[in-house]
Amino acid sequence: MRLGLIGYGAIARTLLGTLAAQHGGAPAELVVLCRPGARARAEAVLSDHPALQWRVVETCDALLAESPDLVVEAAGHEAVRQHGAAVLAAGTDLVIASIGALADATLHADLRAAAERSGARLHLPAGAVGGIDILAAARLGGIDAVTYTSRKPPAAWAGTPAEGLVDLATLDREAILFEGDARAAARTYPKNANVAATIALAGIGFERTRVRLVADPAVAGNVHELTLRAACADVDLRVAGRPSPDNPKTSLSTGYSIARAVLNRIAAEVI
Ligand SMILES: NC(=O)C1=CN([C@@H]2O[C@H](COP(=O)(O)OP(=O)(O)OC[C@H]3O[C@@H](n4cnc5c(N)ncnc54)[C@H](OP(=O)(O)O)[C@@H]3O)[C@@H](O)[C@H]2O)C=CC1
Ligand SMILES: O=C([O-])CC(=O)C(=O)O
Repeated sequence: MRLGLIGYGAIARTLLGTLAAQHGGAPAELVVLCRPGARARAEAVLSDHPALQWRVVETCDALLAESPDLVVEAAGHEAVRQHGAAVLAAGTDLVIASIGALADATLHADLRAAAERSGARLHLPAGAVGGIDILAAARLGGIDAVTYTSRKPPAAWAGTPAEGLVDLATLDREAILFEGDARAAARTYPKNANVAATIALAGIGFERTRVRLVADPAVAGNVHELTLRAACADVDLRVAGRPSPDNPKTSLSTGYSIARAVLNRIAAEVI
């Protein structure tokens, strides 16, 4: 398998480490797309993994010229906007981490149309949260309500609109930064509320999914709480994710979720 990878940050590092640790069953080759001019930064990250056979490209055309079997986006909403439709239009399956980008209904429709035309598939992995399997299954039998609360330490909200709401440096009790629907959450907090979009798409959609985003100095990691009220089951799920060592906004499990999506493409048995 030849894997295309967009981005080389926290999620990509976990993915690369996981692939490098496989004995067989990992993609044989890796082509990494960085932003123009960022080649040296990308190569510095990739050089930590001499077990992998990789090369770096700076344009999406160059990535697609390598005929990857699968492309993973782990770069941000803008990267989905820039490259998503081209990858799918080329007939290449795409796994995206930045699922919140699909809160832009036009972009979402464009990606779906590109996939439908070429026969490629857009894969939306669970990412940092759990419970997506029962949520998506429950949708088939009818869902009454879905709520999602994301609770992260104040530092995880640095560089977001939260800075205009509270003083993150001195916060000594929880502060609700956002309450509303999943579309507004994903658009307002593109680096912190991708899970809100994933839950919306698996369940009852962006408008009906209620979201709360909380800065909480009492939590050590990124806590995801999902409640589902459905005809087939009620679910109350709490995931206490450890933050990635490379990015406190990102739960460490996200990279493993992406790695699972990649490895499942190769495995004879899929779980
Ligand atoms: N689904 C989920 O559960 C989660 C999803 N996410 C999503 O994943 C994204 C990545 O997360 P994370 O790895 O922690 O972020 P990082 O900031 O650690 O890394 C982002 C990487 O992408 C690169 N990059 C940014 N824009 C582009 C671009 N247009 N083309 C190519 N490379 C680009 C950056 O490199 P440089 O800046 O040097 O160009 C950097 O290497 C987040 O922005 C978020 O949207 C995050 C957490 C959970
Ligand atoms: O990794 C996390 O904890 C979740 C996250 O940032 C997101 O949903 O964008």
